[in-house]
Amino acid sequence: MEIDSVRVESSVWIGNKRYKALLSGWYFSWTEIDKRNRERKTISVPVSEVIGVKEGRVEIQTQKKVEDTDLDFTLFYVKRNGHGLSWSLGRTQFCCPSRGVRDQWTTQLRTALKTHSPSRPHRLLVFINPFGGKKRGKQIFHSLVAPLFELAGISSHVVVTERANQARDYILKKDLTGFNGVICVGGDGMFSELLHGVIGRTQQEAGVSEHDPTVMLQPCDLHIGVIPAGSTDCVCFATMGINDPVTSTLHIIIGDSQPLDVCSVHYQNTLVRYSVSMVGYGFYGDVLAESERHRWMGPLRYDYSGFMVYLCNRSYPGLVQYLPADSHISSPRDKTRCLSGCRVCSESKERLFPHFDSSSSLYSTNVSQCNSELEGEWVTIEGRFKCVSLTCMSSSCPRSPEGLSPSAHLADGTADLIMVRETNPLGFLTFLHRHTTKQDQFDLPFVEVHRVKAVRFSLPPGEAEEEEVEYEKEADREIQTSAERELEDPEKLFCGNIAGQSQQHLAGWKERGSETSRLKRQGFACGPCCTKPRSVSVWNCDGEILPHTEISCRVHGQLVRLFARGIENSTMQ
Ligand SMILES: CCCCCCCCCCCCC/C=C/[C@@H](O)[C@H](COP(=O)(O)O)NC(=O)CCCCC
Ligand SMILES: Nc1ncnc2c1ncn2[C@@H]1O[C@H](COP(=O)(O)OP(=O)(O)O)[C@@H](O)[C@H]1O
Ligand SMILES: [Ca+2]
Repeated sequence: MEIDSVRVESSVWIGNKRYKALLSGWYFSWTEIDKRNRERKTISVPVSEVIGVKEGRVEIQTQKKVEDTDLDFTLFYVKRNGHGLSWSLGRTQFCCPSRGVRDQWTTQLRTALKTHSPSRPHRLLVFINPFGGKKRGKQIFHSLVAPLFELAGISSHVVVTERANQARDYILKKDLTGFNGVICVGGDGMFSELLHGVIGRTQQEAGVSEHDPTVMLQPCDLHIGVIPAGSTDCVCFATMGINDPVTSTLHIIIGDSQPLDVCSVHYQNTLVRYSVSMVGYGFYGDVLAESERHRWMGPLRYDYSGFMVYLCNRSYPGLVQYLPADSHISSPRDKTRCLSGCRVCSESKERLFPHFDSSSSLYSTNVSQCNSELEGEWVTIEGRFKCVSLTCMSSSCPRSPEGLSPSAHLADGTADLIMVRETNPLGFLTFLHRHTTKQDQFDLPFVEVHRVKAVRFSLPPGEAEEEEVEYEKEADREIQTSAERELEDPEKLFCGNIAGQSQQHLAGWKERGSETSRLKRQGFACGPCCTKPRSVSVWNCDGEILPHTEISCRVHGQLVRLFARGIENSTMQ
């Protein structure tokens, strides 16, 4: 074996073929050597994508040793499948000429791993929502995720949630010393809990008031990982290009880091929620409100509710004001894609954090800096809308592979505001249908889209206040009875499978049931609602109904970090 400061090289065998193994710089490679000593095919793996190195011949999942000889070691690494966005665990067993060479290889590879991959997590806090999506969260974690964490030497503390907001409260209140990241196994709602926990905790520790709509929030260090097991899985899909638990796990293990813009939603001087994917009024709000009544259908509830709400053919009056982003940098119709290593996003960092001190990794919460992000001419648009949506990223998901705004950026400090004016049912269907194809959904006369830094929404003067009050009284009566129905009929909530569920689980759903019912006060009214015209919709904020109509939204560039790397350009694979 030859070792110098930059290269390690030796002969090895894979099966009965001889190879030259080489560790050089950032790569480990092995090249087949034929009987005439000529070099053949080379396989090369970046050290940063090595998952683990084990002595002996080792199985992939169980780590059970098949045959433990002194000469063998097994390398586990990221393997790209098909178009390259789906990752699986690659495994190759190497046989060395002597035990000494084998030990040298395992030592050298482990050292290289530490040097070239310093930001890998060692300890993770994992929250599993056992009821998200198709209710496979626990199974997904234990069968697909945990064995990979174990292989990579990552220890995890697992909390199976028993109620809504448990994960958020845990992150806000408990001691998180030693954890390098928080992971959710669930959908966008579960991700949102972690998002609120991580942002809230970071602001508490930095002494920043989240309620002040003009404040510059402190960016969060604790990374968030998403193992998709939900209904929409938009956050996962839009940051990885796929919703696959194994791919997500491998991104977490290798410590990938993707900054993400976050939109804060305020009502007057109170923080209502944060959003990363969609803050949507009109159609998307109505779909969510309707879908909450059919949660027992699982992910299909959105398709069913989408159809029902479409038939209602509603539109709503509104006054939209927005602060445009710099159109010289990018635009929602420039036909570009935010891909891994995106130039627009990386160049945004300096603009977003002009006072970043790289020596201390501290961000200044300088007020004038924050105000400069809010400077500019506000634009006002009044009208009747089928929907008004704001999205910080493309919001692509399996239902809409290109997303709500295909050219939006994950981390440029802007969001795209999409306004769909009142139109005929066929026109709106065309708009919706284009979300499922590659056709441009903005190329329609009743649709406008703007890249923005902030948005305010209000009801036109005199339009709705009275009706809203009347409507709320009606809503209260409906909610009271529907909440009672739900709680009396928990079987419906559990999709007809309550056998073996603990009282605690039931209590968890009761809390969610009542919370949802409370929030449904403005939004319950689809389905039977169609008999009553109404002029106010609800806001869907990453799958939660907001309790206010008149809101203001502001984008906080690169506020959180995910264990992801953005969507890799599949043509380059
Ligand atoms: C004729 C075909 C119509 C298809 C329309 C497709 C449009 C899809 C746009 C999807 C945007 C998704 C934005 C993300 C929203 C999620 O945060 C939210 C909660 O997800 P989860 O916690 O996993 O339940 N999901 C939704 O609000 C569902 C919207 C579905 C609208 C049809
Ligand atoms: N044990 C639990 N019981 C009830 N609700 C829960 C529980 N754990 C999490 N939740 C809530 O369930 C909501 C939906 O979860 P999510 O994982 O996003 O699934 P889905 O994608 O199917 O909506 C989240 O908003 C979360 O707050
Ligand atoms: Ca953005």
